[in-house]
Amino acid sequence: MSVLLSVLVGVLAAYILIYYSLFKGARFKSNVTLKGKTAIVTGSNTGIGKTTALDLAKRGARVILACRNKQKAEAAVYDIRKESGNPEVLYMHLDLASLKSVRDFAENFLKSEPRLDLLINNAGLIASGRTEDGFGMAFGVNHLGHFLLTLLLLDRLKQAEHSRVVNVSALLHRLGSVDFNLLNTHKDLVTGQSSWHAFRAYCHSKLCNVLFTRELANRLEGTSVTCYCLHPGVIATEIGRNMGVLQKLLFLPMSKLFFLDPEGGAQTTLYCALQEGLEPLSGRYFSSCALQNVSALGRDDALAKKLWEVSERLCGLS
Ligand SMILES: NC(=O)c1ccc[n+]([C@@H]2O[C@H](COP(=O)([O-])OP(=O)(O)OC[C@H]3O[C@@H](n4cnc5c(N)ncnc54)[C@H](O)[C@@H]3O)[C@@H](O)[C@H]2O)c1
Repeated sequence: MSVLLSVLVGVLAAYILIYYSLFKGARFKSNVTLKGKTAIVTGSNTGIGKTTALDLAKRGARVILACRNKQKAEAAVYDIRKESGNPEVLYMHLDLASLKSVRDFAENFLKSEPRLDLLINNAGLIASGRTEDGFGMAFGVNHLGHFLLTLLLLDRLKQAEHSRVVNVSALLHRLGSVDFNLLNTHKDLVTGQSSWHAFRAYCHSKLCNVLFTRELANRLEGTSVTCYCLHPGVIATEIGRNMGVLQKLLFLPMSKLFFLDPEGGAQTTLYCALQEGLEPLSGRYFSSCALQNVSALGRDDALAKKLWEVSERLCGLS
C-alpha cells in the first residue's frame, strides 16, 4: 500500500514539475500604461488574441478587435469592456480570407482612427480550403492577409513616435518551407486537402510570418516602427476547431492536462508589444518572453526578400 502511495505521489510530483518547467511559461511583468495609444489585435474574439486585447485595454489603450464574426466579436467587446472598465474597445470587421475585406478594413480604420501604435497580427488557423481570392487557406489568412494589412497601415504606424508590429508565428515554423513554384501554379504552399496537408500548410505559413518579420525589419530601418514575431507556447484555444473527431479525442485531454491557458499564451505577444528597449532586436523571434533562434530557412534573407516580392505581386501591390 505504502509503495503504491509513494508511486502515486512521485507521479504527481513529476507531473507538477514537468507542467511548471515545460508548459507554464514565462510571465510578462510591466506596469507600462497605454493611455492615448491605439492598438489593433486581429482574431481577438477568442483565444490568445482576446486575452491580449484584454491586457492592452486594462492598460488604457484604445483597442480595435479586428475580427470576421460580428456576433462573437461584439460579445468579446462586451466582456473586455466589462472586465477592463475601458469603454474604448471597439469591433471593426476584418476577414483575412478576403483581400477586399483587408482593404475595406484598412480604409475604414484610416478614415476613423487618427493614430496607430500597435498592430498585433494574431489571427491564425489550421484549415484546408481556399480563400475568397483562391489562395490556400493557411497561406492566405496567416500570411498574405496580414502582409497586406500591415503594408496598408504602415504610413499610419510611421506617424507615431514609436510603434510596433507583432506577428504571432509558431514553433512549428521549423517544419515549414516555401516552394514558389507551387505558389505560382497552385496559389498555395501544398497540394492536397487532407488534414496532414492542412498541418503542413500551417507550418509553411508560420515560416512565412518569420520571413515577413525579418524583411519588414530591414525595410523599416531608420523609421519609428519596429517589428517582432513569436511563438506563444502550447495553448488550449480553439485553434484545433477544424480537426477530425479522432484528432480531437486525442488532443482535448492533452490540452486539459498540459497546455497553457490563453492568458499564458498572450505573455510573449505582450512582451514583444510593450517591453522597453527591444528596438535593436527588430525583426527577431521570441518565445517565453525571451529571444530565440529560428530555423535555418527563417534566417534566409534572400528567401525573405523573394517572399516579400511575391506577396506584393499576389496582393496586386507591385
Ligand atoms: N494555440 C497554440 O498552441 C498556438 C501555438 C503556436 C501559435 N499559435 C498562434 O496563435 C495565434 C492565435 O491562435 P489561438 O491559439 O488563439 O487560436 P484561436 O482559434 O482560439 O484564435 C484564432 C483567431 O483567429 C481568427 N481568425 C481565423 N480566421 C480568420 C479570418 N479569416 N479573418 C479574421 N480572423 C480570423 C479566429 O476567429 C480566432 O479569433 C495564431 O496565429 C496561431 O497560429 C497558437
